[in-house]
Amino acid sequence: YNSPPPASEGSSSGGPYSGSSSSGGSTSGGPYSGGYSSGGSSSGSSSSGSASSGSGYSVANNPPSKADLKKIMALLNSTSIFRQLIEPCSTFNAAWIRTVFHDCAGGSTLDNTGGLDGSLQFELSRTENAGLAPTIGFFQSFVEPGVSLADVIALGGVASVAFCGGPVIPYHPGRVDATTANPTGRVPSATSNLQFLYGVAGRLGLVASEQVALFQGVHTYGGAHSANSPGVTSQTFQSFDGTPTTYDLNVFKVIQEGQSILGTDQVSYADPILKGYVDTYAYDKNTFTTNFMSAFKKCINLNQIPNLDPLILVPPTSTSAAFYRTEDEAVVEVSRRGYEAPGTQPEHDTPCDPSSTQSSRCSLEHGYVETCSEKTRTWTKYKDTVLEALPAGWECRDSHKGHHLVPPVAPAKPYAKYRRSTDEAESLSDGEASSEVPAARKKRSVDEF
Ligand code: HEM
Repeated sequence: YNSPPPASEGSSSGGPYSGSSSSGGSTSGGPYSGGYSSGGSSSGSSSSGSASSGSGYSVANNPPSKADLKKIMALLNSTSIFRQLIEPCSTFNAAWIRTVFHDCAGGSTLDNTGGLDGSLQFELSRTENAGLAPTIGFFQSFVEPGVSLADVIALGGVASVAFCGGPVIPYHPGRVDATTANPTGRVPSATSNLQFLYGVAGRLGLVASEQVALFQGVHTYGGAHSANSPGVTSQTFQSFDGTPTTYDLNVFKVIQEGQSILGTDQVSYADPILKGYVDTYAYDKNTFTTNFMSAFKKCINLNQIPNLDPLILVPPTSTSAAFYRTEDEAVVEVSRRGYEAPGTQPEHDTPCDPSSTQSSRCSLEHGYVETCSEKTRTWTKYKDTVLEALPAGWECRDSHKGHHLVPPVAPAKPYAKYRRSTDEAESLSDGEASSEVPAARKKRSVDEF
């Protein structure tokens, strides 16, 4: 298990972390005044927006504005250094995934303190956080109004997992940064005993199956560095298994063989309950992945649920672009963001910007459109007489320039698959969304906001 890739997670001078942020500098839009649902289909339907964790995301206290979402999305652009560092999978991915845990592990569901809240920036001098300062420094360069450090850390983790062959973990932006450090004594070390590990899992809200999937399974990535963990390894870098940039089950086999370099793996494997999960995951990737995803989600969302936006940012695959979707799998164009407020008008996305290139937009009420009033700087609704005069089936669609009318979908013809149907975006499953959507369509969803 000793293959030694470069140990560095960013040299202090001249390394990739010296690059600057590629995200745009637009100003943050204000938070919406009211709650809204995550419905985002371009036909104007809405959905509940509740998260699969069972905790509702439908009302966010601090929802990112459309501009904020675009800034977060920009981190995953192929030209962004943020993405270039973690795709293809490298030692950066492991460092970023570790960073997620060292921020969230300071939190507790028991007293609702801490969580993935960026507090790690105030905790870098703690022994357990050795080696994390360059990563946090790099992440801080992306923080701007509307983009919290916590959101950047969480995105770094989720994207790193995805780009290293792991699952796509639902990522909701909107985290609020802490202004002080989380309590001390909450992050486990390689020599923590079983009782402490169960305690950490309890604070994070993990059950035993999730505890093993996260505390043991995540070490499918990366390894230990003598500079950070002299008590664990004397080598510059020693991977936890033979495949430190691959999402696989080897780490469980290492534990079964008693070869893990982490004492916590040994004590966990001596516990009959935790042992059972190690033995299961060692051959059952689906069960491991299910529990890994739910545990990782608990970590990145810990004590942030009310702040999280209902929309899920889906990392890109290969050369495709990132996109947003809702819990019910509908692909969302962020250009319509703020347009899905429950009820009718007018709290969504106000005030509007009269100088924007988007001169008009469709109304939630069929047959109506809206323009941005120069005087009040709000959207004003009026009946669309053109739409009214057209035969049934015509729809109003938004673009970055304004609304336009789309004829009824033609019956299937040989070339039909190349045309954009009126509801093409609404019916994608997770797998389809990540791998089978034509590149042109995905690109469009990004270009149009
Ligand atoms: C019982 C709980 C855990 C213990 C005792 C533990 C301990 C450690 C130690 C000692 C290292 C070596 C760090 C270094 O020398 O650079 C490490 C690396 C790592 N840890 Fe953990 N960890 C735990 C849980 C987690 C969790 C929950 C995550 C992620 C959600 C995580 C992600 C990682 C990753 C990806 C690395 C590799 C870092 C790299 O290669 O740069 N760990 N862990």
